[in-house]
Amino acid sequence: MIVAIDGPAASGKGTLGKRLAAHLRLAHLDTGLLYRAVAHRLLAAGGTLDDEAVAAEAARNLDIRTLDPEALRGPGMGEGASVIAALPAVRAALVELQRDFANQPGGAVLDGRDIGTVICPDAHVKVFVTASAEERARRRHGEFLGRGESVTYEEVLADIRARDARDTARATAPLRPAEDACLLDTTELDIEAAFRAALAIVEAAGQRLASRG
Ligand SMILES: Nc1ncnc2c1ncn2[C@@H]1O[C@H](COP(=O)(O)OP(=O)(O)OP(=O)(O)O)[C@@H](O)[C@H]1O
Ligand SMILES: Nc1ccn([C@@H]2O[C@H](COP(=O)(O)O)[C@@H](O)[C@H]2O)c(=O)n1
Repeated sequence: MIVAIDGPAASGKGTLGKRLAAHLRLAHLDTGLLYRAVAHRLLAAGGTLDDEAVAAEAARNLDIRTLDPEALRGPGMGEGASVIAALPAVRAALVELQRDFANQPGGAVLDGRDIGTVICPDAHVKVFVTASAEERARRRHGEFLGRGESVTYEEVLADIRARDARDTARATAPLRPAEDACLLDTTELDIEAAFRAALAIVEAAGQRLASRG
């Protein structure tokens, strides 16, 4: 089974993706890490984020086995990732890698912005996770404080709003729910309740699949 989870920054996609994958015994890919890794590589080499050919080359050379979530999840890298994610050549360079991951035997859970619309349009189940920008900022700010990062709630909210705007407005693979996605608003749900709601969506899709034979 292929499970596609999309949604805006800090909506809880990764948390749900990881838990669903563990529950269903499927592999999980947080595709945001791919874009973060490209931005990180360019900046670490002293480069800029606006050279599409150089960024696409960095994307082609990514090895998902070497992604380091701890290093890539700090404040700042999300913004850089969303800048290079708007470059069509970068997105094109990452399509095959993501589809290969999704099509592994048994299936997989992938979370990102365009999984249900572009990467896996035939996914067996698609969930579009949302929450208010203020609630997402509250959660992400708490996460950063827990990691010892020095950043204000206002800065986190501004980053989330800027990324939402860029990710939704870009011409290539903009953030939007697939037509056949189930919407899951977690603003009022804690992690456990959100997981149970997402699992119910996945199980209903599994039953539909089974009844079709
Ligand atoms: N329903 C929830 N209630 C409270 N906190 C949550 C909920 N879901 C996720 N969180 C917390 O919110 C933060 C963001 O969640 P997560 O990293 O899963 O979001 P994301 O959508 O994958 O983010 P990104 O877009 O940056 O990859 C984490 O600290 C996570 O523990
Ligand atoms: N499928 C995806 C995944 C991510 N992006 C871009 O990367 C940025 C960082 O992603 P996080 O999920 O780690 O927050 C995000 O803001 C997007 O611009 C993407 O375009 N497609």
